[in-house]
Amino acid sequence: MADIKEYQLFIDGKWITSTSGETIEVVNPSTEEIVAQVQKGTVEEAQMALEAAEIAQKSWKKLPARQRAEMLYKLANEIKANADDLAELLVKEQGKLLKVAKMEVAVTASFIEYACEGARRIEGDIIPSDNPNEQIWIQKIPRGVVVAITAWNFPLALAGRKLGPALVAGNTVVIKPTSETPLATLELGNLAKKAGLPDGVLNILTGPGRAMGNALVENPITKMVTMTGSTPVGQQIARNAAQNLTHVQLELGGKAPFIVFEDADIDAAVEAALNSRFDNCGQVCTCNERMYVHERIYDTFMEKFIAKTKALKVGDPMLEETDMGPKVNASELKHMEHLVEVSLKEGATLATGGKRPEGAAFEKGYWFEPTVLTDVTQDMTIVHEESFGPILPVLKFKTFDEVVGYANDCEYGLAAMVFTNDMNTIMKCNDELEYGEIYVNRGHGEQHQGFHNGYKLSGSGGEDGKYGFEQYLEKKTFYIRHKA
Ligand SMILES: NC(=O)C1=CN([C@@H]2O[C@H](COP(=O)(O)OP(=O)(O)OC[C@H]3O[C@@H](n4cnc5c(N)ncnc54)[C@H](OP(=O)(O)O)[C@@H]3O)[C@@H](O)[C@H]2O)C=CC1
Ligand SMILES: O=C(O)[C@@H](O)[C@@H]1OC[C@H](O)[C@H]1O
Repeated sequence: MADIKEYQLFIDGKWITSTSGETIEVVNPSTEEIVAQVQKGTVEEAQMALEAAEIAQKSWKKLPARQRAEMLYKLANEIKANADDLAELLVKEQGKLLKVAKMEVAVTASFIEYACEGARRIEGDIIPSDNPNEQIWIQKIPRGVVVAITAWNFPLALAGRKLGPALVAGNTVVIKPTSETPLATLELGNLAKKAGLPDGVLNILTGPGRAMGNALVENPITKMVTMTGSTPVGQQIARNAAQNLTHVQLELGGKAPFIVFEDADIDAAVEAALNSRFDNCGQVCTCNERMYVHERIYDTFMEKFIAKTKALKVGDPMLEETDMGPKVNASELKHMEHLVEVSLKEGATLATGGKRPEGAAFEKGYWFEPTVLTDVTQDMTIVHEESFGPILPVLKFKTFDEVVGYANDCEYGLAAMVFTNDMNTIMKCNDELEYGEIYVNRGHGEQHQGFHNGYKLSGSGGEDGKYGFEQYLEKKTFYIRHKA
């Protein structure tokens, strides 16, 4: 077995081994081989990291934002300079395609660079008072120590998405990556040192979400928690943060509807529907989780869509020709098998896929075929429960009101995708779809300057863009009176 690297905790600019004496194994989803071990950090080490961040923040916040940004630009450059190694780590720990991993590394750097552009836009207000000889100043100031908790699907990009704005705004950060895919995120410790970030500005801890996560969230040193992950965990974090009224920003689950109206460009819709479902093995929060096709174009659309789904190549994520890798772990794979079983019991028809692929290449690893379910009805489990994997239920619809009703019949409200060329339909979708992010005539995929914002159980606060940056700032108001 190849030598297994043991990673350490990154606290106050130093790599340390946990006093727990225990480690967590990181498994390659394509082979089920152990690729590394990370520290099972303790509650005491969470306290150490928070204290280091608190001390470092006192001087970090006093630096001009431009100087902070200069260091983060260097971090982004270090990420780009190590793109190949980081991408290979992402493939090993998450099973994503190498070409997608390379994009994730580039996106991580660009998240940080986008935040740096905001260094000279931390603007406050000067407001005339109702009182004579008086002004009102509203100043934007950093919150303090930010805890960032990330999911396993884009671990490095999610880290960059959070540490970029947090640090440019003058906060310091303690990141706890998911235990599933912590490796690329841990490498940021070495790159931060190379970029010249002062000790304690960025800290990286690994450890079980519940114990380590709770310790970080409940600590009064923590002034903000930004988390990406599942809705149940996000709700737990919100409850735990409430005891100190800590500011919380949550990016959680989704169940995006993909609506194809009668006048849609069918070929464009087929391509977008395919990519928006099977990208990253369906493990993207904005994925096409359920598709509604107008009855008049259903047969034509589905003939094209199913043919393209069957043509997708599942296999070694390192190979250029591969279209889809494995699910991230065994329990996620079991969840796929469960959802298909329940769907068939409830009356759905399996149009393609539905099981582990056959062949020697798939005996080890968490593989699942791209799956399409038809004869689906709105009341079925698969229409409401997030799959976060390569399973797509498809339904027909007749009218606008019917499909908008179906789309909004959901406890989530993150993303929706709509294909139509009718401006009136587009405007009505904009008005009536209860989703924070709506993609019209294109598949999913946020941009940094937008606003990634989940309604309902998809989150709270939002991320990216100028509104996401604002989350990392507190406001301080001065009433200044002078002699007449
Ligand atoms: N809206 C969005 O932008 C996105 C949403 N997601 C959602 O994330 C989910 C998949 O990611 P997954 O990692 O499984 O999500 P989880 O919610 O299981 O875990 C997310 C993070 O929370 C940590 N955690 C677990 N329990 C606690 C706790 N009590 N307190 C603090 N932290 C805790 C986990 O640590 P550990 O792993 O060590 O337990 C992990 O780092 C899906 O529902 C998907 O929809 C994913 C990406 C983007
Ligand atoms: O978190 C997700 O699943 C998406 O927001 C994804 O994460 C980083 C990429 O830029 C987004 O597509």
